Amino acid sequence: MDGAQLITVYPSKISGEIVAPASKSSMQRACAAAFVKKGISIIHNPGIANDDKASLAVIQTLGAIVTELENGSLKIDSSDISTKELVTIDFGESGLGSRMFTPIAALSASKVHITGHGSLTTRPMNFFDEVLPKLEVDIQSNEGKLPLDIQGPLVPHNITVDGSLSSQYLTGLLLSFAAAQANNVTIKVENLKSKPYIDLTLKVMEDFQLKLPENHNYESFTFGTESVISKDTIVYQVEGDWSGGAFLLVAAAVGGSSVIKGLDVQSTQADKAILNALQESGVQLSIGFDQIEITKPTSLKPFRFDATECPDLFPPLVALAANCQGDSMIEGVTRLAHKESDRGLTLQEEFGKMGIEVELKGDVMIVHGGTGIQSATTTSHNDHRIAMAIAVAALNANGPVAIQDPMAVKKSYPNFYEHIEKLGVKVV
Ligand SMILES: O=C(O)C1=C[C@@H](OP(=O)(O)O)[C@@H](O)[C@H](O)C1
Ligand SMILES: C=C(OP(=O)(O)O)C(=O)O
Repeated sequence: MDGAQLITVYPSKISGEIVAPASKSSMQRACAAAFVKKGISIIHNPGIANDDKASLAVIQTLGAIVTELENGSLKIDSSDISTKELVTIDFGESGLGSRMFTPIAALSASKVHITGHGSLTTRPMNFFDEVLPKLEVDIQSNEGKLPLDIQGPLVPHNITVDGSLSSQYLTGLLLSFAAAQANNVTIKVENLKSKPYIDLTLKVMEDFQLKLPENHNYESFTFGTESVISKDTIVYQVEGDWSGGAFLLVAAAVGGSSVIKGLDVQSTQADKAILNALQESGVQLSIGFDQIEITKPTSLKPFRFDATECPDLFPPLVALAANCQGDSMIEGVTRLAHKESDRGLTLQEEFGKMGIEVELKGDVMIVHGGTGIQSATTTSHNDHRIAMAIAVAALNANGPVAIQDPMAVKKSYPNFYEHIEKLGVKVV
């Protein structure tokens, strides 16, 4: 399956048990936090997705030593940010990686060349053109896109930034300010979106004993005057992934029943909100300490859900809504324009091929469910979450659904097809 150009998912029933993959949001933050922490960090349950690999490669290029331990955990030994002249760091297709590590790499006094490929080369980076010079960093971008050439060292100052496009830039600023021991400095943020991702950033910073800012209602973050330097070895467990797990939960909700393990309901991950939509559509959930049992009801009710703060839930929510008896409304469409694809449009196009009408009305998406899912040939648009959403919709189609460019899933969930096969899905 690894290099497949096309796979076909057959209508199937879901049963059995599966462990959710490692969260790339948790894993990539752990790489960044271990890098700026200095000293030794042990990372349990490390992620193996392409975005995780990109972040690991970046911290090694910047000077960290990463060793795989016998039990599969990683040891990260980080000293000071490397002072090699003109380092190139490549983020592959990772939005988070590029936006989080750019201010961190700017802590170095040497020149850093920042690249990526695929969809990442078309995603906006102009935030940095505006913000980095205010922090004493020289930057040249390709008209607000990658590649970037930067030269620091970054110096924390009071600053006001725009949080409306993405929270990922703020995640990078928070980590870099903490690494630079920002002293009596405030980052003001206007119109921050994807707020729970900032909770995850702050949680990881706390877990790695980094200097923590005070969060004033997601409008400003103030670093105090104390200096925080911990020499402890950090042991961090990468969280199970609610974003990938959402596809497993929806697969069970529309296709039978299953037990999903490894998802922590106490997590700060934005996408655990999938549970609310499932509940609203009448899915039976039994939430235990380390597992969620989920059973398809006799009929799924349409739901209304605001995904402004958890935009990655749109694809699994559309797969759910396609199976609901009536029109579901999902708010937050404007958050989707700059992901791996323009997801409002790609969901409309690909679900349209399967006979599901998806209407886009400003910030609202209306999914006309219950009309029957048709056999079709679709494409992922090289977007991992579009591929996974189509695969889940295929479970109740009236025939096989082919997906072109299916291996886009490697970006966040390389074992996705193996996992759904384990739950009983026929994938060829
Ligand atoms: O910080 C993170 O781990 C992420 C933040 C979100 O992006 P935005 O803040 O751009 O919405 C999300 O869509 C992305 O997949 C991962
Ligand atoms: C948008 C995503 O990731 P990123 O922005 O980190 O590339 C995603 O995983 O859906």
